[in-house]
Amino acid sequence: MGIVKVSRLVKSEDLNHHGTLFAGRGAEWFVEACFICGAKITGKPENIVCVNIHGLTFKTPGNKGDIINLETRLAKVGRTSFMVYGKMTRNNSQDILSDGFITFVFVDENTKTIPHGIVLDEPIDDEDIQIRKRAENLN
Ligand SMILES: CCCCCCCCCCCCCCCC(=O)SCCNC(=O)CCNC(=O)[C@H](O)C(C)(C)COP(=O)(O)OP(=O)(O)OC[C@H]1O[C@@H](n2cnc3c(N)ncnc32)[C@H](O)[C@@H]1OP(=O)(O)O
Repeated sequence: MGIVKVSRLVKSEDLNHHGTLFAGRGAEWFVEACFICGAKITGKPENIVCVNIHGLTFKTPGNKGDIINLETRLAKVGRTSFMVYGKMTRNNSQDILSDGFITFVFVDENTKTIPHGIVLDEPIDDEDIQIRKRAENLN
């Protein structure tokens, strides 16, 4: 499956009272990006619900005019649940502004959990290995 990338531009309406990227907006972009990753993996966006946002951490502020790059990838799979890792960087830098994990659950039209059938491929790089270790240590 690999990495799913989306970008957003920080605009005036995305700022907080400090004039930096509002955490709520960053969290919204984070959830949306991880959801897109899950939707692409399963091909069934209508069956995915979010149950847990794990340790979303803001390490560095974003500023007006920054292009925020969100990179997401599958980190762990269960029977009906799967976990996506997401990280935010800005512009052409690799420094992480924010990162975290989201657990999604696959459900039917009555919100009953159902198996998703997703298989975790071999890690694609060293970062994948580290992310999967972090995912295993979350609850
Ligand atoms: C037509 C196209 C539409 C497109 C659309 C576009 C929309 C573009 C907007 C984009 C934005 C994003 C969209 C996000 C999608 C939402 O916004 S979803 C809305 C927010 N979420 C919810 O409302 C979910 C509410 N929760 C629930 O209904 C129930 O918790 C659930 C999901 C049915 C699960 O019920 P449950 O009794 O906990 O189930 P249970 O069998 O115990 O556990 C199921 C699995 O979940 C795991 N689990 C349960 N709780 C947790 C937890 N707290 N932490 C971790 N794992 C857990 C279990 O370990 C188990 O895993 P497996 O071993 O099966 O892998």
